[in-house]
Amino acid sequence: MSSTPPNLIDFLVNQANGVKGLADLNLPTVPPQYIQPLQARFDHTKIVPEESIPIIDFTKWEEPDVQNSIFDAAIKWGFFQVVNHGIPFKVIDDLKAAVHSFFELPAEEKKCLKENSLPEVVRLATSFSPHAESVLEWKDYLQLVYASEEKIHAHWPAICKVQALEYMKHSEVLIRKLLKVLLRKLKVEELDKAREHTLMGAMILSLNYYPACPDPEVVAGIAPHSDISSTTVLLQDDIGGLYVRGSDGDSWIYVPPVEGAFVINIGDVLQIMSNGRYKSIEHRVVANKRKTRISIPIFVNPAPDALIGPLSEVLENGDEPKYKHHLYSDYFNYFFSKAHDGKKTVEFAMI
Ligand SMILES: O=C(O)CCC(=O)C(=O)O
Ligand SMILES: [Fe+2]
Repeated sequence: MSSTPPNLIDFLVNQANGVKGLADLNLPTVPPQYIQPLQARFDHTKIVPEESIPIIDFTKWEEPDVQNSIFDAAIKWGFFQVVNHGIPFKVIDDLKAAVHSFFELPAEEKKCLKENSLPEVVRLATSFSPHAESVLEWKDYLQLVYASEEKIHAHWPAICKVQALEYMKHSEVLIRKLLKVLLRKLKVEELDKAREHTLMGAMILSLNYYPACPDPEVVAGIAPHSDISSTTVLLQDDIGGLYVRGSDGDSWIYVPPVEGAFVINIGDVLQIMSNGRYKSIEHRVVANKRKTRISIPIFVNPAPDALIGPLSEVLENGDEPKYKHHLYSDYFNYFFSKAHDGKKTVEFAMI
């Protein structure tokens, strides 16, 4: 039987095996570096089975009823699912297949990609920020920055480039519509170029891969965190594993996979810009004993040089700002400088 590689970080990171390579060793238990302290493990008794986030039909997205349900969901839950979003099933299925093909590549090829890719366009990683974490997460991911077509063609890996680009082109249309609705409710009528720069100036397509885990109860697929995007558009497969924080701040609500749906969530940026009206809710992923799971979030992020703070339209009626203005790149770098830590990142911007 195989044993844990003696230099685990070298095996995972430098040799680009990732947790996929570790799972392929068929170890009977997880290495100690993955074992979460008791208090951080997922407590299944905290699930509230009768609660669920709303599912919104996006067909008539311009109608007030639909816009109101999006607004209500963004305020109450910070999370909702959308169906009938207009992205063809084939585009979605082709991308999912390409994600599996990418992670099934030999480590040698992934190592080559790591060593030759521009970090501002392509980043292959394992866990979250392994050098900043005391316990590793059971996940590999490939971040593809939605840069210029020239950079995309030169740097995104060939095995998933066409599928990922096609998916992004379709998703961009949906993202603009979602942002328009969310902004309109904050009294911002137009998504002009400046606002696009601030809200969606640097989108990242992340391909997440969670291999089957011999001991899912003791690890985190992703530990509790909130996203640092303006909004996140997530495609999950049919395995399940995503939980969002209940409104009591203690319970967890399961997000069931819904065929053809996207999970949308508000990120810290929109919480800050709306001066706390929209909520960026904590969420986590639980690993699976038997099956490999993939998920594909688009982090709709501001451009690095965008200045983020409460919108003047939101403060018009005399509300006190709860957050100070900051450069998005500072917020981004702060997020990746530490392990996932629930809702703590947003304290960076609090007054
Ligand atoms: O895999 C999922 O369902 C969620 C992924 C997630 O929360 C993230 O990548 O930030
Ligand atoms: Fe997330």
